[in-house]
Amino acid sequence: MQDAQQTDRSPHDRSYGLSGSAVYPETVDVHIRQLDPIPAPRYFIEKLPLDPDQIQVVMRSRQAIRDILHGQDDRLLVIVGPCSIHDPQAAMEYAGRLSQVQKDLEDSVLLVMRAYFEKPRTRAGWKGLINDPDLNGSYDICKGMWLARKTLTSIVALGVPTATEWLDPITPQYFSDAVSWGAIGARNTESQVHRELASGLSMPVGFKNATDGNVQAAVDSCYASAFEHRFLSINLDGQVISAQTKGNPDCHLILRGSSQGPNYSKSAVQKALAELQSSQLQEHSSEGLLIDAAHGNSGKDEQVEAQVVEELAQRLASGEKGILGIMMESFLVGGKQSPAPLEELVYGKSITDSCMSWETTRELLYNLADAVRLRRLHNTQGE
Ligand SMILES: O=C[C@H](O)[C@H](O)COP(=O)(O)O
Ligand SMILES: C=C(OP(=O)(O)O)C(=O)O
Repeated sequence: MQDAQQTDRSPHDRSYGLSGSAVYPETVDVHIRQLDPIPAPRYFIEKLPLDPDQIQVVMRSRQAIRDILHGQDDRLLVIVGPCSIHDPQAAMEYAGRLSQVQKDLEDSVLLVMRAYFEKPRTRAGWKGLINDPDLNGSYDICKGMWLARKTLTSIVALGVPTATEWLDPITPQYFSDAVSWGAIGARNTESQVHRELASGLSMPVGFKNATDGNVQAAVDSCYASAFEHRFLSINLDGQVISAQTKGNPDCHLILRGSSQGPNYSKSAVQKALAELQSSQLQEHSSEGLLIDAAHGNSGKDEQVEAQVVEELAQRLASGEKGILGIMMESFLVGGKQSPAPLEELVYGKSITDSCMSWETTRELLYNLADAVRLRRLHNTQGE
């Protein structure tokens, strides 16, 4: 980090590294207060590399997720963990607990830990560990990026695969090598920039329905991201590049409810599956969809969220098809608290959306695993 900070330039340097007298005119930066360079992605990757074992964890879990999405693996994908990570130590404790449960339930669920470092806000609020790691408005993005990569690689070192929301299109260059599953959130599901990004990402990517309940926007995203794109980006050295992607065949839909209410009912799932089927995605399409039990499906209430997961478990147990995975927001302690400097916070409790407690989560994970075993029985009996 020392090295990283030494590369900072004066905030008033308007030459942008241009040679000679080339200086940007006064028509720009009208609303810019300060521009602080941070090291390019390669610096972070070289300082915090993945070792061969960690690479295997990422590669194997990405393939297992693909297999679930394409009907080659009948386990349930469960994306579970805090709404956001604000305290790497608590996140590591959570990851340790998850890895124990994964060992028990390996035959029926694939657990992938939510490791969310960027939060899209409806209006205003703390925007995540990368943006403000000290939780005090000092916005040390360089430190935040370092902590995010360090936390991710440490979680992977425990053998736990990670999931994150891709919010800023530059961020993936800093740590996508350590991520097994990505989401494009409800607020960005119709964004061309995010569809282009997803088309080049190396992991399966889920698109959430929009905050107003529009499912078609996310279906269109799965379609658009399956094709190749060319767009502006940066490379590992931070140079601006014209990127050419191949298209991502593993994009899928996530039903997360909306301002109109929940959309996890059997009929909502059937309707969404029909939309997916008519989207001409047959070639790449997944065998179903994921349901986010939090957000609009629970009204951000962790007790309702637990009931939603229970209901989904019952439906899986009765043989319902099309639900490939479930997302749950959960942390060590249930509920949520207002953001504040770390020493003032309750350890292991969310500072964004309400999360289910570890005890509730653990019980639900075992219930989901039982439900998947029963679903398996239904499927073999139906053959
Ligand atoms: O998942 C987290 C939140 O739902 C999302 O960031 C929006 O939060 P907000 O509506 O509190 O801004
Ligand atoms: C912000 C999130 O979800 P959504 O995009 O559904 O609001 C999230 O999962 O953290």
